[in-house]
Amino acid sequence: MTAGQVPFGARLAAAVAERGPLCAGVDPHPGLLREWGLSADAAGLERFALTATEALAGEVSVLKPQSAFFEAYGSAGIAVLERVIALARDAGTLVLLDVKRGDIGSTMAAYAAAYLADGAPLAADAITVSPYLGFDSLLPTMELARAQGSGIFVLARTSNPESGQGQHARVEDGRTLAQSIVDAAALRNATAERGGDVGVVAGATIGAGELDLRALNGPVLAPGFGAQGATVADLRRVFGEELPGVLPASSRDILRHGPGQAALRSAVRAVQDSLRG
Ligand SMILES: O=c1ccn([C@@H]2O[C@H](COP(=O)(O)O)[C@@H](O)[C@H]2O)c(=O)[nH]1
Repeated sequence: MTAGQVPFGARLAAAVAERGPLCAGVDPHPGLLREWGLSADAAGLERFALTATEALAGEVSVLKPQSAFFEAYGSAGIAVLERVIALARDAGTLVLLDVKRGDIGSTMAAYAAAYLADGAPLAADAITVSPYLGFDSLLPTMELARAQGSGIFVLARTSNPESGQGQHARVEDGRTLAQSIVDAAALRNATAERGGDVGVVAGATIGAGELDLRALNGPVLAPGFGAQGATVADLRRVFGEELPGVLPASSRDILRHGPGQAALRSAVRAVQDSLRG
């Protein structure tokens, strides 16, 4: 880590202490653009994404733009994503860019340079990555993240109904593949003081007790909360005593309240209140 850089775990802990654990998603679905009265093109994307970011950054600890919806508009979409990232970070909100990259190690180094290197146009505070080319293929990304005080969130047990097809498979010692990913992340975090920089993704929709997260010493991103059906009760059921380290993530269920920024803020505050309860 270069001088003066604070580890991601500490930055996240400070942000959550100030604003709570909710991670709000910026997912400019074409259908949502239309519901907001916008055209499903690059101009509509720009209006949607900047309106949502202005409303939500400053309210939540973590903002999660979904890269796919920006990439769909080519270079114009990427230019909007750059602005979203800059706007959110200027408002003191951590940006977790949901790109789910996973490739051989040398290519992962290039993805890390694209999404985490200081000064890169798309540099975020953290990204989502896929370990399914082998957890160690993520080493270059993990090394750059640690050097820069950034984080990564590794897909372990995703929220989609099909996720058990591969993630429930057993590795040689009998653990599920998903659990083996959690344990590999825990090893990377073992020496971190205030929570490590390697988080995992575990859907709020999964079964209670499916994952043992006790040794993780890192954050858990829990999508599936809201539009995919998971509730606050599900968060308690699935994560139990590990809930304090969990970032419930919700996108459509908040964004559907737009385009008014006051309505978006009220929606976020209502979710934050429900999480406090
Ligand atoms: O397991 C996962 C991993 C990532 N996601 C992403 O989170 C949001 C969820 O959006 P909602 O509108 O709240 O359903 C979306 O960007 C997914 O790509 C996930 O859902 N599950």
